Amino acid sequence: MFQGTNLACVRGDRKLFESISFKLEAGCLMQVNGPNGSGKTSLLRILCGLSSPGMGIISWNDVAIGTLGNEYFRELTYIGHLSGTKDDLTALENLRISSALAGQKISDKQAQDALAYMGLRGRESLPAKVLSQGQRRRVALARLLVCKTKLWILDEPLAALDVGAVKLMQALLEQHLKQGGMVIMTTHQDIDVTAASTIQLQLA
Ligand SMILES: Nc1ncnc2c1ncn2[C@@H]1O[C@H](COP(=O)(O)OP(=O)(O)OP(=O)(O)O)[C@@H](O)[C@H]1O
Repeated sequence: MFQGTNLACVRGDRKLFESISFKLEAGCLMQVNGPNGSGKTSLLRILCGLSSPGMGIISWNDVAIGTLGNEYFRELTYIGHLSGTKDDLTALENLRISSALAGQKISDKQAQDALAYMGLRGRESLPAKVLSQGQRRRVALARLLVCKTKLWILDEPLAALDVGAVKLMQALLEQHLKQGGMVIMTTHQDIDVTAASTIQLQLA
């Protein structure tokens, strides 16, 4: 179980949010909604342990994530709103290296298969800088096909994707949830993903 209790966040002289609490069980999706600047990315980064909440506790299976350290990070895949692809590396290298940095080494074949699923067959050897925005996003998201983590935290995963890629992503999220995974995501789009339960978290 992934749980946030009474979370608050201040950035600069602004209180972004306070009194945020949720409980996420296996198979659950939490959509974080709110206008630009309401603190969605700030919340996701806090949930990943990349920054600290001004107040509150985040726990994984009833243990605070700060206490768990790497044990928590091994359960987590975070894909931020910037795709994070490196311009001079090929799509294949980007996927292999980002996976390795996240602690999972994958073969060329695994990377090729994941990129093909994301509609990038034939683009594997191109440097990321010549790919379109949507294709770069697909490269970043291909990591979800090869990671074995339970908790996915995704910031605007559908941004820049075309209709076909949005459908692929929705199917991938649904499969992960069916297998007992958990997803926390922001999106400004309507999504169609079936989950054991869905929490809508609204930031002001
Ligand atoms: N380190 C910081 N210092 C000062 N202000 C910050 C800092 N980090 C974030 N902010 C501010 O906090 C607010 C919330 O930012 P955040 O990126 O979390 O919003 P968001 O809801 O994800 O927005 P969007 O929908 O535009 O992506 C913004 O006004 C941002 O400028």
